[in-house]
Amino acid sequence: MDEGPLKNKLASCSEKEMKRSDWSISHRGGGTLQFPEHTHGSIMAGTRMGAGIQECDVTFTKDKQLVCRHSQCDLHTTTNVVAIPELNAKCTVPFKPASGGSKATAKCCTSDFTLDEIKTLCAKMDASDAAATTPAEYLGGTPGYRTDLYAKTCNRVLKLREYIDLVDGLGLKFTAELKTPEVPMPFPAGSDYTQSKFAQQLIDEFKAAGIKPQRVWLQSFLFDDLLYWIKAEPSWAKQAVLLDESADAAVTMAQAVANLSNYAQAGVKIVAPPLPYLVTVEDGKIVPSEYALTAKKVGLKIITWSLERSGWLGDGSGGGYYYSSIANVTNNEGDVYNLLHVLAQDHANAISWTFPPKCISQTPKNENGSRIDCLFTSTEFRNGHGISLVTATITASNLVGVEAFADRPIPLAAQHRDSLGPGYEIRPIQGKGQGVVARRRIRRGEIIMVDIPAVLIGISFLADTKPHHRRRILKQAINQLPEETRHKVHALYRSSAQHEVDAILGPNANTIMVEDEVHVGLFTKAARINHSCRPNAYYRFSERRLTMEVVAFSTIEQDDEILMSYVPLETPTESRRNYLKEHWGFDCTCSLCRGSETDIGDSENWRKQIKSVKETILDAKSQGFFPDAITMVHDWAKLSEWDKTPPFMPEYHDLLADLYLLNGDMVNATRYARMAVDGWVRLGSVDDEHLEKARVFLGRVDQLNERRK
Ligand SMILES: C[S@@+](CC[C@H](N)C(=O)[O-])C[C@H]1O[C@@H](n2cnc3c(N)ncnc32)[C@H](O)[C@@H]1O
Repeated sequence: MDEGPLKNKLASCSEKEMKRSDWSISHRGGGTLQFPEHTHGSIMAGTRMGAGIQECDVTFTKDKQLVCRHSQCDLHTTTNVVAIPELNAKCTVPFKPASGGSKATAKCCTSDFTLDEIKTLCAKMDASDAAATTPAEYLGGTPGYRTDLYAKTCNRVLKLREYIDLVDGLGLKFTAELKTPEVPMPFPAGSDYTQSKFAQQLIDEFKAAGIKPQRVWLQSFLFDDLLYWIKAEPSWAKQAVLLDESADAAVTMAQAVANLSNYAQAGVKIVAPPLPYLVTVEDGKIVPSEYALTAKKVGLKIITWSLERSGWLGDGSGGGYYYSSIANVTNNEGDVYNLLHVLAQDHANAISWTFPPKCISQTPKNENGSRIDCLFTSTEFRNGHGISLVTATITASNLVGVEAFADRPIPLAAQHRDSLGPGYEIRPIQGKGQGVVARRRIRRGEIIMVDIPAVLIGISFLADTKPHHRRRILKQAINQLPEETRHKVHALYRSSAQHEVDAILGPNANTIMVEDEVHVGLFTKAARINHSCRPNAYYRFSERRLTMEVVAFSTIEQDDEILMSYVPLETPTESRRNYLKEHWGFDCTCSLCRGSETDIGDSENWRKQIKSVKETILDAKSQGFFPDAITMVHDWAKLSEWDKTPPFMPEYHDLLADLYLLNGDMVNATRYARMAVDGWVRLGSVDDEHLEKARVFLGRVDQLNERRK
């Protein structure tokens, strides 16, 4: 990849775990560079790589069962069908060897076989050898940048329903393409299996599996299929996708662009052109094309395809079809990221900010080059609560990419919690101003409060901007919020500083990590929680949902004050006292600041031990000392129980499950993986990413158990 800020930024992430995102849609199951497509293996590989949405291309068998195949007639290149003589004989065109200069041929369609017959096939990498003189040779031809390694065991072709159950079990979303039939419809001629029956059958299978339309993106290249769904199944058509490759052959690009407004008027919401339709080159740079700009103008959302399909980009080919509109700036493998970056940047504008972003360019300080910080305000955020972000454009773009701004239905356990009403109230507390008090008994590990930021500010902006400039932008950030939220922010003002914004943010903001940068967030409810050195609560922050959740360390009785520690628990007493005085403006009076020397000494000692055990666990894990790490995890739990700051249970069970698996102890790995899934389900966090990860992990453990039987 060419040297530059993008390469530096990407390199800084190279060792990180993949994060699941709806911005990443698996193609043909996901792991298709290595795994036979549309199989259990490729879906699991796509899931591990972070796909939030999984694809099944849907076609039908001779007995009208729906199966996942990239095209109706690709069985000869994606399975071993030609090597099974009695099935090869049933192909539309049975295998014919290469001879006398003519290539080997075959054409085998799903509609040539019953589902039972298809289920006897083994999927393979999509390839064939045109010079083959035997069926076995014809199965070869996999390009060198892919591998047949995972096609050595038999992966079965998936039924649509099997795909639905698998993806549902993983907690992911679906995209199902109604593959344009390669046989005349109705099939067979004269029957009642028409194109609209096929289009309806696809939806019916999702309905039968109990899947909600919001989790499914239907796709088709046929405008008529979209029109059918819009009329017959409007709730499923809301996010149906019209695939568009018309400018490849049918019409000119100008006509394809002109057609976009017709689609929008007909009720289509999303178009999906291939990558080259969306970008062009201006002054040597990749920029959005006329097609992309027009689609946005007429209100269409865009999904595109397919990032993983090209061969080498650096072999002089300019990247082939998918890079055809940017071929003159495509010459190495890293250009895939340059293309993706342009699409991602464009994405930041996909959300309609309530005010035009106000940007401040920072001077370049390090090898990451210059960054632009902007003030972005959305008054729509979370049902009109609103948010002002003051951060780098790339951070805003990435947050949009992971749908942090999208309103999603809250998980069932959270709905149950909400139905009980808030477990706390805000009231005056002697000597502390306001505080948060339990209205009922709160269980250990329960989420007490869910809060979202009114203002979120990147630390670089705070560090690099001149004070008067910084205050002006932050004042504007607050003023642009909806009235109710603005009032809540102003209510946090205490005349402890000369400037109003400083007096609001200084004693009320929390630090959180967003996109690997420290940010300062103003949470108007959580800002009412007072400090204790022996807290009964702590917070966790979800970047993906931009939400803070305050969790109970221990059982909290009705009328007890809810308290968090403003400093890391292991901070020595002297530093804690000074920090609270200097930064928060109060004298620490809690038992660990004012208690007896022995009490303070004991506690400091424990907390130091807890910190050191936690660090040693990570060290032991990274060096492969798994039994030691397991022993220390149990020690850590005991020590923190004594300190009344027990580990967060689902996370603790995740860690143990992982360590036991690494140590080859399947019984305990399974036990803790189950406990982790149960724990995450019961917690009812608004961010279900951990739950999904725990489910994927349990799925992997179950699969390993199955193989060992
Ligand atoms: C995040 S606010 C907490 C809510 C605040 N009490 C209020 O009235 O909005 C932090 C401020 O609360 C006060 N505070 C928090 N914990 C305290 C404690 N343990 N003792 C005395 N004052 C405290 C300090 O004035 C501190 O700057």
